[in-house]
Amino acid sequence: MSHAWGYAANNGPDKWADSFPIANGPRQSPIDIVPGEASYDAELKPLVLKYDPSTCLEILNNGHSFQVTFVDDTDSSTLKDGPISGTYRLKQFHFHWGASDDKGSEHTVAGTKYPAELHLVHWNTKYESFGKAASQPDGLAVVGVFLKIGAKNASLQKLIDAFESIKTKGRQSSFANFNPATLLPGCLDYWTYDGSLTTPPLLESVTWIVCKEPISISSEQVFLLREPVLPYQGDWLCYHTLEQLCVQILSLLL
Ligand SMILES: Cc1ccc(O)c(S)c1
Ligand SMILES: [Zn+2]
Repeated sequence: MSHAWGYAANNGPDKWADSFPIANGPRQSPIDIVPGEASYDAELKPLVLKYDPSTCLEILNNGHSFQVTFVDDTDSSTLKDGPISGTYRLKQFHFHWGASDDKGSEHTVAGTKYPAELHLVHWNTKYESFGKAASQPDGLAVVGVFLKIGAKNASLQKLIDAFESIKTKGRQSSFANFNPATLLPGCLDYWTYDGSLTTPPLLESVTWIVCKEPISISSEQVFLLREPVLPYQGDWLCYHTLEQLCVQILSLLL
């Protein structure tokens, strides 16, 4: 399989090991989180997240998702404490979602899938860059936040409103003064485990910090995440079949 990974039958997750053998590694993500089997660790601290909106740089269509990237040459936007030691800088955040409300999150909770999942990606400043950190076992810390169908999310709407400027794969446009803290739930209680990126290159360098409390996204907003873009786009939304699109339109009309 070429490195054109995706979510279709010929290049989806069950084929990723062909090009990325680490897919069969010992600490692959995502996992099913079973709260009743999680152990309480009194040594764990509350998360300390400090985000400076002025470090927000641009929004990018990378063909698999949309990603908001941040200036990371200072400790202006950081994650500290929680299960990690030292200082991790915010590099980017992105989302994972599915073709219908009953799936889309990477992690599951006692088998339950959420319609989407936010990943806030931070890198360990004991290494000189994100790229160097991404290949180290303690290199990255990703805060995961589940999205559940509910009230319209005003913060998410700011991202959705920017989609018009990144309709084609590889397109990026400036996206300034966005505060990622507005995407966090009120309660920052979390589960944590050592895992990997959930998409290729599947590097086993992630300390996962998955928030127990979800945030909301409205049905209309999640439809806009899935809205088909022009056929020559990347994977983003192109796994969408005409039938799925019709189902979604009908579900909004009924
Ligand atoms: C750095 C990075 C890239 C892609 C991903 O899905 C995740 S989870 C992390
Ligand atoms: Zn991710």
